[in-house]
Amino acid sequence: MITTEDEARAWLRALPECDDAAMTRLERLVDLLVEENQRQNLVSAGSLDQVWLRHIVDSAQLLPHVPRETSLPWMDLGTGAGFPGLVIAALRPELEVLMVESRTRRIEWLDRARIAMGLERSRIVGQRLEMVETCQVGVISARAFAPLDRLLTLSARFSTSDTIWLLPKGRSAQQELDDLRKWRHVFHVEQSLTDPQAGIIVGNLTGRKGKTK
Ligand SMILES: C[S@@+](CC[C@H](N)C(=O)[O-])C[C@H]1O[C@@H](n2cnc3c(N)ncnc32)[C@H](O)[C@@H]1O
Repeated sequence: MITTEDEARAWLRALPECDDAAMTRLERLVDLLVEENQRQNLVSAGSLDQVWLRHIVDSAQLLPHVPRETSLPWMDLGTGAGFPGLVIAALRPELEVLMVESRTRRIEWLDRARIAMGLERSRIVGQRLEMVETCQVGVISARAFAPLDRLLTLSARFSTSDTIWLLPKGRSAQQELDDLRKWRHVFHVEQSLTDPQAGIIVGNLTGRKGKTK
């Protein structure tokens, strides 16, 4: 378990995707987030004391579940403050990361941050997910977006049989999966590295085992 800011940064530096340029992009994100959080309530003020643990690594821990050769777009639902979408894009800048967000001020923030971080391949999709044109993506992520059954109903149309789903669900992960009627068998819960009580729901709609860490 990663528990301190030093451990969080050390864990990141050990990721194969985290070269000096990626670390610079992430540091830029942290600076911008701290500044913007004084203007709009993006994340709880208390969480900024542990921003590397609570937001950066909490997002980056999804990456080891995705094969590095994946080249189809990564779609992040309800990116809000930038998590996990901007972190994934900072670490995999060659990927097209589509960040879906409906609130105007958050859309503006995400696009400012994306540009400042030099993320040319990524895109902010500034509309409600329900209105987004159907396309096929390689990965679907969503942190604190919607209850699992609603999330799956809203976004299954973007999934192929190979699409990897990565859904950080906090403490409710196992319960939400247990409550799910359809598709329950294709997902499993992975332990979060940043919170001993939290889980990440992982899977694809065929139930094939994906990459494990
Ligand atoms: C609780 S926040 C989580 C933000 C971010 N994923 C995080 O973990 O910090 C949920 C975000 O989803 C956005 N959202 C909610 N419903 C949406 C929808 N139907 N389409 C697009 N965005 C939506 C909200 O505007 C909000 O920014």
